[in-house]
Amino acid sequence: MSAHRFSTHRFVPQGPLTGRIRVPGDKSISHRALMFASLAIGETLIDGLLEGEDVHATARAMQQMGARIEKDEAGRWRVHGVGVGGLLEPAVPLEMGNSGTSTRLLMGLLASHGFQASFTGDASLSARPMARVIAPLSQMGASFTARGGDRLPILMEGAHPAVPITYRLPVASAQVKSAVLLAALNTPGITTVIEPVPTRDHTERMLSAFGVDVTIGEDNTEDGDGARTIAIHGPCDMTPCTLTVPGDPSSAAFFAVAALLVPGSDLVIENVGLNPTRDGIFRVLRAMGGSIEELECREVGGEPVADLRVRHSALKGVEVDSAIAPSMIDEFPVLFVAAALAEGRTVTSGLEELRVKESDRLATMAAALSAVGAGVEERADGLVIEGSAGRPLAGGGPVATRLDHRIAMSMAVAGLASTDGVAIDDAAPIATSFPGFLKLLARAAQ
Ligand SMILES: O=C(O)C1=C[C@@H](OP(=O)(O)O)[C@@H](O)[C@H](O)C1
Ligand SMILES: C=C(OP(=O)(O)O)C(=O)O
Repeated sequence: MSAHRFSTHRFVPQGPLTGRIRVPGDKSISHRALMFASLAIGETLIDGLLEGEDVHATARAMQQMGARIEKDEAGRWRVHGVGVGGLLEPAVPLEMGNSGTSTRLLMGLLASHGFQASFTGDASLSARPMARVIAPLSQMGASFTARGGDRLPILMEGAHPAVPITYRLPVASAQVKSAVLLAALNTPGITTVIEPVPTRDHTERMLSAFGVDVTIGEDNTEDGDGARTIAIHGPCDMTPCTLTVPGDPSSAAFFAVAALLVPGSDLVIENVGLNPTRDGIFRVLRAMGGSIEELECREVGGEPVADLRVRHSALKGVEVDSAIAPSMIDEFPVLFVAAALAEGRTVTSGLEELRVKESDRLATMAAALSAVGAGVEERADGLVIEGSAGRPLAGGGPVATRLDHRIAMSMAVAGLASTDGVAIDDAAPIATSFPGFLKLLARAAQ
């Protein structure tokens, strides 16, 4: 693990956000595109891949295990895969950086390979729980040695052949669902995941594009409560394809909130992925009175996409139904910023999962927003925020971002809506999901 270099940054009020911008490719889809292409025999072409640090961690890992991954002159990524079951044992530890998705999905993928792999990460990732994937993957036959029982560094011994299982998700997590489904690809027999609460479905959609038969159904057994079931009959063959990655709604959310908050803004964010398992933030912002129009709705790479026209709006506080949380799980930090400027009270609940992201996002946002003058109460499972009815926050800082890109970008947006500006202690983590954020913000808000 190399020493992290802190880079402080101050975000000051700027003019309205106007014109047309594009945010980089979707992070979740980019990870999966590289992993799946590495399992198909032949060449897969990927357009619009996110070139953030988290995705680079996935790319490096796949290269260490035998995939050929190159960028061509037209800016597309060309991946030559090795076939399901064809990955090579990594000779050195897989360095996962800050990326929970890389770690958990790769633990799943490698759990059904008969070799050892070890996983390391930065201080943030090394504090995150891995028991949620260790549990099902152990049932499939893999074994683990982990610091403190379930933290990185982790040494995994895969199982070949692994044992197919039926696994009901105890937490709403697309990473856990995907880990089991990826293990299933090289496991003989039928592996089934039961998902009581829908989470992002990019794995299911993209596996189909690579020729895998993914059976989606309903659990109608006695105690099945009609939950969604996803089944894969392994071992599978995967065929290469051509993919286009849509813009990341999680990245677009920062610009959408900035445009809603800064008077005079009228911004079009082009090419935003609007998969219904990901678009919760836009639904909640609209319920708060935000003007967010979907233009040119279309499909890109098997995912719904539109251009979003966002105009400055007077926002009102709302009670956020916890059922919507999985479809906007990474967007709560920036929603809290919108709530801090809305009129009235915003209440959120059912958000325990936010405590185990890159940072404890409830504690980190409560501290950061309070430090810049917002009215915030932290509860065990959410924040309650008294909005300022459009009055700019006082500002201040530097606030602690705790190696968490979403906190850094959320507090950047808070800076635009403050009197004195907001300083953050570290802008470096922004590059994990949104390289170019600072430049794009400067361009959009002139
Ligand atoms: O599957 C994925 O790509 C992701 C799933 C979510 O995590 P959980 O599965 O832990 O909810 C999300 O927070 C993360 O940014 C990306
Ligand atoms: C939680 C996130 O990512 P990951 O789990 O991949 O680190 C995120 O991007 O907000």
